[in-house]
Amino acid sequence: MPHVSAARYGKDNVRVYKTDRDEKTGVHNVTEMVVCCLLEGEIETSYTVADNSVVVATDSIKNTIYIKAKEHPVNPPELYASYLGQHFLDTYKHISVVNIDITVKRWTRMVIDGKEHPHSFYRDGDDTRTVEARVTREGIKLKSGMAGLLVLKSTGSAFHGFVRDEFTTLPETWDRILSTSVDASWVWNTLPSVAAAEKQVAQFDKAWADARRITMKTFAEEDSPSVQATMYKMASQILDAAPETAKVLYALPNKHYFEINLAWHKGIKNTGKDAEVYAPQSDPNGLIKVEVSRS
Ligand SMILES: O=c1[nH]c(=O)c2[nH]c(=O)[nH]c2[nH]1
Repeated sequence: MPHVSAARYGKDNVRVYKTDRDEKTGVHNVTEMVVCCLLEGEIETSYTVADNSVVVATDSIKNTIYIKAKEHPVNPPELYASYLGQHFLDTYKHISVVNIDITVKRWTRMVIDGKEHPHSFYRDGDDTRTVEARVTREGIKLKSGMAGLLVLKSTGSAFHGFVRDEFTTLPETWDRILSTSVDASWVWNTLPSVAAAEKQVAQFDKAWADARRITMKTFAEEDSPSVQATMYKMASQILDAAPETAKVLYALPNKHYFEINLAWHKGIKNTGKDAEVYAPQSDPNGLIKVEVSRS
């Protein structure tokens, strides 16, 4: 007989928005996120013998996402994920794992005539803040991150000394364009409880701000010898900045900008040190990943 060796189910792409109002000052804070919540546990019979008595409907899971967003703070997302996961464990004995993915979109406060506006915001970038939570009765495993931060530097990047064999056509370069879309994440030491997550609220926000700052500062200021070396530097600094984390992961596509030889037109010089007009490539791209752990 075949058996169910792994299963999880729930609601994906649940879009949630929340306004937090400070009644005294009239200042609003807004949060928009997309939530995925998948349950694991003693649910095999729902697959093998159509036993729906073990199924919390995905529609109810969606409703729970809304209700928990009303009852609790949704910031930081690590804490909201902990509340949401714990709810299912507290409510259903047969549920043993709650997997929650959260993607938070940017709504940045407008500055009008030099003053922060109390309730108006704009989308200043497509990068997101992310959380992956695995909530169990043994503890809460959290991976926080940032995704889709598109960056480019027009110099200060080189790539030479790599393997040359019969398949190599790429010339060595001491000055190239470097562009990537940053996906970075950091894995927290397992938390024993929601109360422990509540205590760590400031660290969650600080780690995200530090990771974004470290990523941009290193990208901008370093003379990059390769994507590999640059991402290792970034990851090491995040480990230093966030002592409660165990490892940091980066995944960086290398978005290529090709030089164009325009010599066919009146001998125009547009390569090497004369390169100004380039052809951005959408594909293929390099893809370079690393996981850096604390020694
Ligand atoms: O920084 C880089 N790392 C590579 O591994 C690589 N490979 C390549 O073709 N270009 C680059 N650039």
